[in-house]
Amino acid sequence: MKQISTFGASAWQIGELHLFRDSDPKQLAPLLAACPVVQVEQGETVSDLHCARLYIVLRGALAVGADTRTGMADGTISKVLPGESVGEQSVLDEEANLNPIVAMEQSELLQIEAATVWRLIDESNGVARNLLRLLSFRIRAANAQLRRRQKLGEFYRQLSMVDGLTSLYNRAWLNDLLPTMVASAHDTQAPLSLVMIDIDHFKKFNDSHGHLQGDQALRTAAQVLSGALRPSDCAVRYGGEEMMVILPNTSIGLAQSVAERLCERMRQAVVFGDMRLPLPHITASFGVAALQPGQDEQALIAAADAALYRAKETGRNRVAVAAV
Ligand SMILES: Nc1nc2c(ncn2[C@@H]2O[C@H](COP(=O)(O)OP(=O)(O)OP(=O)(O)O)[C@@H](O)[C@H]2O)c(=O)[nH]1
Repeated sequence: MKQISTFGASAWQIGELHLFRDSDPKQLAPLLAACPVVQVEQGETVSDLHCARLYIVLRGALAVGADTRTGMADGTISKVLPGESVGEQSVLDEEANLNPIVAMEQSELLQIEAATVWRLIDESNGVARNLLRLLSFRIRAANAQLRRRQKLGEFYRQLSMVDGLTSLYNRAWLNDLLPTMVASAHDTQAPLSLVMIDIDHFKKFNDSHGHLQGDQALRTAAQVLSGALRPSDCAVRYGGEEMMVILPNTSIGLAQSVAERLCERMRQAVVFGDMRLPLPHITASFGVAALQPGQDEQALIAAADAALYRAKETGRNRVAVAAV
């Protein structure tokens, strides 16, 4: 970055610079006259880590990255074009500008020290007004960016809660949400039931039809569950070929009939849409439990698991209900 002139000695006009629009050039000229005009080469960094300064692009363009102090640096770059400025905020809060500023091409910049900016503000209402407008615009832009990031964050959070193969909720979701559902059921004394589901002889299915068809069978089983539930019910892939259905506001008797319905639909499910292939069936075993007073989510899962074990032991392809 080298000084090639001063603003007073250069041919640049005050009125062309956005910050000085609608201000009296005669009033500003004496204050700006001694300010250096510097030249930066393409790719050269402009930021000075030690002083708060304002730069106005006279020719060329600057790329300004997000402030690294905030931990928000995310690759977002703003382009500063002729007439526009950068560094106003660092001047106002008297902190060095830590945003990485790089010349996108060979550029000429007007460099204004913080003390001079303050004098310009003191002497010209027009400069103060323009600065306020600019800051308000920057705040709006930063808020919009923040909202976009929040939405993106929420999108990824939800994505991380869904099982990639079956599109059911995953264990992370369960760990997050089940304790809350259990606590809320205790608080409101509303019934809460849980059904553990395990596909029968799934190892044999994989061995006979291959792992990819096994995956397809898991997707089919997941569709059976999600297609048969109320919007308030939740289906989860608990792990491997084990799934779970959570039924809020549902008594054990009702949960048992839901499980019977799911068991029947599982038997009827068409695993492969391609009719040229043999039609393998899947069946599943179901263990049903309802939340008992004082019980936590682990105990509820254990009770449903024990019932599932009994369904397996007594022949599979059936529903067993937890003993109370
Ligand atoms: N294709 C596929 N198979 C899986 C997946 N996750 C787990 N498995 C298989 O599921 C099978 C589970 O086998 P086991 O736990 O022995 O149970 P099972 O053969 O279903 O027997 P029972 O549960 O007693 O009826 C294993 O062979 C796993 O490899 C998956 O994502 N895709």
